Amino acid sequence: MTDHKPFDALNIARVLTEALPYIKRFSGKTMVIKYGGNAMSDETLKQGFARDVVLMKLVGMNPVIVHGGGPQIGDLLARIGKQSEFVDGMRVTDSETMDVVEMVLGGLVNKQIVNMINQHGGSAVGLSGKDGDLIRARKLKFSRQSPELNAPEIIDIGHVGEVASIDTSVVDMLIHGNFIPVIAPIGVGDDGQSYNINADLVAGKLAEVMCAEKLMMLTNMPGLTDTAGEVLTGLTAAEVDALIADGTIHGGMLPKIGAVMDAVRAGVRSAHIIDGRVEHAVLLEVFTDQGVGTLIQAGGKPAG
Ligand SMILES: Nc1ncnc2c1ncn2[C@@H]1O[C@H](COP(=O)(O)OP(=O)(O)O)[C@@H](O)[C@H]1O
Ligand SMILES: CC(=O)N[C@@H](CCC(=O)OP(=O)(O)O)C(=O)O
Repeated sequence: MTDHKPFDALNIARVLTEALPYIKRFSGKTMVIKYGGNAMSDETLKQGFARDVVLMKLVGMNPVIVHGGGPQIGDLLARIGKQSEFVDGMRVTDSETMDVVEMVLGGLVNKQIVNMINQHGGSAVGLSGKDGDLIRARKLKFSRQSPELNAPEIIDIGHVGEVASIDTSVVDMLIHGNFIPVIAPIGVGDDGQSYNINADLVAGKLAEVMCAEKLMMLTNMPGLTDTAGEVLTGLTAAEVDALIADGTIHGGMLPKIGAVMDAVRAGVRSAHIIDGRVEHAVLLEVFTDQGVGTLIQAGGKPAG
């Protein structure tokens, strides 16, 4: 017999009652979760994440994981004596770096996540964008404001791609077979070349193409923050543009917020930038009234 104290039992009952409407509402819905490399920092957190994903699947939702691994790529590059270089959150990727990206994302990180989910009772299958022709890429024409010219300039950052198209056949098949797809953000060009795509861009586009109910971006910040560190939420597109223009949003947050805005404009019901350093952040977002982190919806209104 379990010996919960009456207080604990009540608390547990309250938590389950609060979760019930969300389980009903989201059953059968696709939830795209971007698992950022910075959120994979701690073993307990990683195990908690895997458990959350398995629970979502067990109660009838369709979680689809897109993962990053920027810090993990950086570690291996450093071990072979190569320094990481980023421009506006995008890794400058020469041929040697591309090989490392493919090894770390498609090999190490992808299989670690698959293994973690499976250890917790789920059935995960790892894919890169090459499998089943999932992600077609094209070379990113990278434009940034030149401080010298004080005008936009196009610069070459190597084998960095953007999503040209997504064919979800293989992902749909896995979902129907009750598997949890885990996707590494590598695409292939019409020329047969591999492209390194920022995982935020893949997650946003996949959420759009799959008409996802939610796009959740797990990172190492409490959400999108202002210069005082306060979490911002319910922003309009115009407010986001202003935060980019004044530099409040910079670096790795630039591709993230760009992907989120594109996804909600294209019909994803809500997007969330949440703190992967908080234990069970995904569960808190999906199953509680309060949610966590930054919520972005088309029009900027908070969830009703
Ligand atoms: N306004 C902002 N709010 C929160 N984070 C920001 C902001 N502007 C820049 N950042 C940076 O974006 C980073 C998250 O992006 P990134 O490093 O690519 O992480 P991830 O691996 O989760 O994708 C944060 O660590 C933070 O340094
Ligand atoms: C072009 C580009 O920047 N690609 C990323 C892909 C991994 C990624 O997005 O990882 P995080 O989500 O952990 O940042 C990179 O090479 O780091």
